[in-house]
Amino acid sequence: MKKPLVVGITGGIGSGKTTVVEIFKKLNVPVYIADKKAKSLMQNDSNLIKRIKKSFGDQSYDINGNLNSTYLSNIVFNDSKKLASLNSIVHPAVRKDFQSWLSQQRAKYILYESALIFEHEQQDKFDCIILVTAPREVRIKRVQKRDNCSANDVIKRIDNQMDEKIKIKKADIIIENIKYKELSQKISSINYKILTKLY
Ligand SMILES: CC(C)(COP(=O)(O)OP(=O)(O)OC[C@H]1O[C@@H](n2cnc3c(N)ncnc32)[C@H](O)[C@@H]1O)[C@@H](O)C(=O)NCCC(=O)NCCS
Ligand SMILES: Nc1ncnc2c1ncn2[C@@H]1O[C@H](COP(=O)(O)OP(=O)(O)OP(=O)(O)O)[C@@H](O)[C@H]1O
Repeated sequence: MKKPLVVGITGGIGSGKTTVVEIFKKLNVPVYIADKKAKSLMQNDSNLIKRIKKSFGDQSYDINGNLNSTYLSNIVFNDSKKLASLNSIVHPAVRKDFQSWLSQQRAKYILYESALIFEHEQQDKFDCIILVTAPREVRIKRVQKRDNCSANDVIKRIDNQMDEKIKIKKADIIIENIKYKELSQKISSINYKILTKLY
């Protein structure tokens, strides 16, 4: 059995990665959502929990043992050194979990969704990379509406991500996500291109 092609799908906050992968899922493409998996490991992996508490304090978890994302976000998105430290704790655990998931996949290709593929210089680990794009102002408005947060909260994350213009130069396939109605058609054509390795 041939190994699946490993396709990365990335894009800045609010670009619409999750919206796009939901459509790929309907085409039976297996999807690994790294940001979500990172959260679940931070919630359940006792070794990670210990290291996060040691670096960021016991308040990183509430009295019921739930990850306190608001507390951690306030620390890391205001201090890039602390963000790098959190990334260096969480990221290896996600990589390991992904390799184990990948070894069980039998599809022709799989998608690995993460906001931070280029930021973490992971691009060489993929056969091809899809970038989801949308104008900055649109992304800010979408996330404000989705997460009920301030524009400033979104901007702080954008400031910790690579500029979209640089990512466009590095990616193999671009999905401009403005009109939702156009996504299905774009995605089914990309699905065909990947299956026939025409990207
Ligand atoms: C700080 C945390 C707890 C905040 O949680 P919160 O629920 O508010 O955000 P969530 O994880 O759902 O991420 C939402 C979006 O924020 C942006 N974002 C998240 N982590 C990062 C980061 N390390 N750097 C820049 N942007 C980020 C992304 O666009 C992401 O899609 C969380 O984001 C986190 O633990 N991040 C570090 C772990 C990590 O690097 N994950 C990436 C997968 S390896
Ligand atoms: N084309 C679109 N038209 C209108 N709303 C959209 C469109 N695409 C996505 N959205 C909405 O914008 C918000 C952000 O989209 P989504 O969660 O898919 O982005 P994301 O890139 O995964 O974000 P994050 O980096 O925060 O995880 C969601 O509420 C989603 O429903």
